[in-house]
Amino acid sequence: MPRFAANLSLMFNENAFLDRFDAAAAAGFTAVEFLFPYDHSPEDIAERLRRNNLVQALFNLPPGDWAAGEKGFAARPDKFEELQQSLRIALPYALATGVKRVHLMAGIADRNDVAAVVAFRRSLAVAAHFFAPHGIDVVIEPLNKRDVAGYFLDDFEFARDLIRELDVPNVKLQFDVYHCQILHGDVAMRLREMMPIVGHIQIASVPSRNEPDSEELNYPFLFEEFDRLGYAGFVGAEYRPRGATVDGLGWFAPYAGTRT
Ligand SMILES: O=C(O)[C@@H](O)C(=O)CO
Ligand SMILES: [Mg+2]
Repeated sequence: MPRFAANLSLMFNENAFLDRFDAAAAAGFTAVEFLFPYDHSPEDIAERLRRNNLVQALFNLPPGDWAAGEKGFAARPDKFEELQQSLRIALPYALATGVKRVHLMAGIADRNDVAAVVAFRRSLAVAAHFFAPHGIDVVIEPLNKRDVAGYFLDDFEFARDLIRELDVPNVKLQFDVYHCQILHGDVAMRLREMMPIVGHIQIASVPSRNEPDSEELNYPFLFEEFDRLGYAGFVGAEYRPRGATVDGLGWFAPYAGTRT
């Protein structure tokens, strides 16, 4: 049975950020993820996890100036120092929360630019080396071009080939089903093929990015497929609720309270 993590950047926005941990636990989630914890102290976040008996499934490394459109630095040869600094900023959060995977964002760069490809490969290797002693995986996530125009990593096969080529055990793929369907389709076949390198899965309806209960994809089939493929990681519910978060949790009812 899939283990779902509530994405607290998108869900439970009726509450202040720290209160979303309590709301997710009250709704039956046993794990959470979010984009960025950096406006709060590691201790405050760890305390919310502890008091709600929640597992931290994932968070992203600092992306730079998000409000100004920055989406990370990994493929930016001109930003290697910021990249290294971002690893140091994230580490205390990783240690305090006990997270086992962090998302390294590629940034806005041209995938046809050899310097960007070289920078991305180097950043990924450096980040993996940095987190390996702590037992933490580094995951990379292709994003669709409609939501994030100009994002370097916009192709699942490119990501797969790079991960295979690097061949570093703690580098994995963040398989966001929503992005995969928009970019390529053929989600189940891609999952089957890429499962050995998948370190995290995320879900949402396509095309609206709402609850995973309608529209283009058949999620009950995909949830069973995750099990058939032996996926033992977390599935991040990374969607924008259509209304109040708790009113849209019908899809989650059979899984509430699941820990293993
Ligand atoms: O899919 C997404 O948008 C996120 O998982 C993310 O990390 C980048 O915005
Ligand atoms: Mg995602």
